[in-house]
Amino acid sequence: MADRNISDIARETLRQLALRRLPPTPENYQAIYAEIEGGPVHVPFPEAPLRAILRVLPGQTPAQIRLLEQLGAAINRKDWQALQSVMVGYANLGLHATGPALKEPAAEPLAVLPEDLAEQLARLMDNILNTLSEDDARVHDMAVQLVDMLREGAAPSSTLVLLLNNFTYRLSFATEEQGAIRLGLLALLRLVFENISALSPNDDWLRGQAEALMAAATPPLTLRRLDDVQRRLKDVIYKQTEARARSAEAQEQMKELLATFIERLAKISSSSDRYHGTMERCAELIGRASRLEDITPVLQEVMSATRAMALDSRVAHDELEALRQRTEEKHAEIAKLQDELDRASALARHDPLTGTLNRKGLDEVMEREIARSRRNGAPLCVALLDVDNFKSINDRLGHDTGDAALVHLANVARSAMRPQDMLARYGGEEFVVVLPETTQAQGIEAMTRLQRELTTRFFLQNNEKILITFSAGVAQLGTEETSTEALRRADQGMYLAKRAGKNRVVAA
Ligand SMILES: Nc1nc2c(ncn2[C@@H]2O[C@H](COP(=O)(O)OP(=O)(O)OP(=O)(O)O)[C@@H](O)[C@H]2O)c(=O)[nH]1
Repeated sequence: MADRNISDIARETLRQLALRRLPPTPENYQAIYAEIEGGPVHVPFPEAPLRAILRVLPGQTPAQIRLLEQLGAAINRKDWQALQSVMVGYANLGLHATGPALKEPAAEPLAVLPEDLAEQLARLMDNILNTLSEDDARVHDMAVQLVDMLREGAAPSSTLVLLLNNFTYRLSFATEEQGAIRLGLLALLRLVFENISALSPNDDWLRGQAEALMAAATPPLTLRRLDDVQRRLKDVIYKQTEARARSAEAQEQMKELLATFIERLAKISSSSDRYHGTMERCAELIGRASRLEDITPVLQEVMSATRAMALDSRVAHDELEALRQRTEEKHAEIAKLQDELDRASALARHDPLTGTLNRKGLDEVMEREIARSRRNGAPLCVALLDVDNFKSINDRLGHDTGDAALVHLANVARSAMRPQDMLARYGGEEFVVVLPETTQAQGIEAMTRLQRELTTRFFLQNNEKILITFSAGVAQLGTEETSTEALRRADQGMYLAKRAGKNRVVAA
């Protein structure tokens, strides 16, 4: 380089600046010039980037403020040594801090807790453990871990403070939820017991009620689930009470009509012993009958006997005809009430809002499909999906729109599914899809297809297009796995899908 003249070096310096895309500052020019000339390389002091760092470093506690002032002075002096010691000091601040509540200057933390204090805390935790249900496994595990650490006496107090802090935070949610669950359960039981005596004792019905109650009381309990069952039971109980009362009344009236009928017929003619005999037998049968089916054939017999008697009185004939008509009306009314009763019973398996299966219906389907899949050796998949950000739909557009969004989702899902797939409402905005003869990969594909379908079939509300998305977990049933276990896995998958940013499907 020594044989180059100054203008060559200057030209090459400018070329290198452009090539390396460096800003043409005096420092950069000087450094590259020295490099080309072959003299000592001068690295410019990075004042601007260091000042940018200084601006963003937090300066809240007195110690942080003091160190930031020292950092500013070191940059002014371009003093690398001073910079290094300030940075080390700043990094050490974090090592002693145990949480945002700790104030500077930090008190010297205790290395380990005094033994008696640790034992008292461990006992307190033992008591909490006894009152905690094991539903929230995370809180339970945290408590067990803390008790062990307190009794071992080796853990640093700073670690214990951190763990206690986390535990108390989670515990506050767990206890709040447990209290609410207890209240929900009690309300549910009261509802069943209050109504049980009002209803006529029917075995099928009682069994249905008991099943619903057992389903509701099966862990894992969630408030949403209790709320759902309570709403459904109220509906069924109300409809059944009403229908049964009206049905009993109609049957009673019909019996009275028939008794009058017989009485009149007996009066019309006393000439035939055979006729009397028939009437007496019919009257006795009707008196004993408790069901409509038992009364109808008797009525027919009475009618034909009456016809055979060739009624001679026109008045009596009209009277009997009127009675027959009223009897038929009652018959029709009872059939209608029976129909209502059947529909009320169907509610025990279906969700009234979306018409999908409810938890009880899902349990029955799962039992059937698991047995079938094991018999045929065919794969069986369950997908659990939860609508994303549903609370904000409710909050922004109202609860009725939220309900309509659920109905829309159920309709789209039904139309996108194969005929053998089954859809159930699992909780508030949670649905389960049961996919027979489906592997996990195919299940994921089916859920992804449903997601695509929802992006093309918008939910329209007052001309506003609302995009409904969901997060889902898909589990294929293991050879020995129960329905509850598979659904729990799918639930975990759904939770991971939420954690990963929602609107996605995760294999569980
Ligand atoms: N309209 C309506 N809302 C319901 C029903 N059941 C539950 N919800 C509401 O659904 C909302 C669920 O809210 P979150 O559990 O916070 O869930 P989210 O807002 O969907 O949030 P992510 O699940 O995290 O995406 C709550 O506000 C419930 O009140 C229902 O039958 N109809």
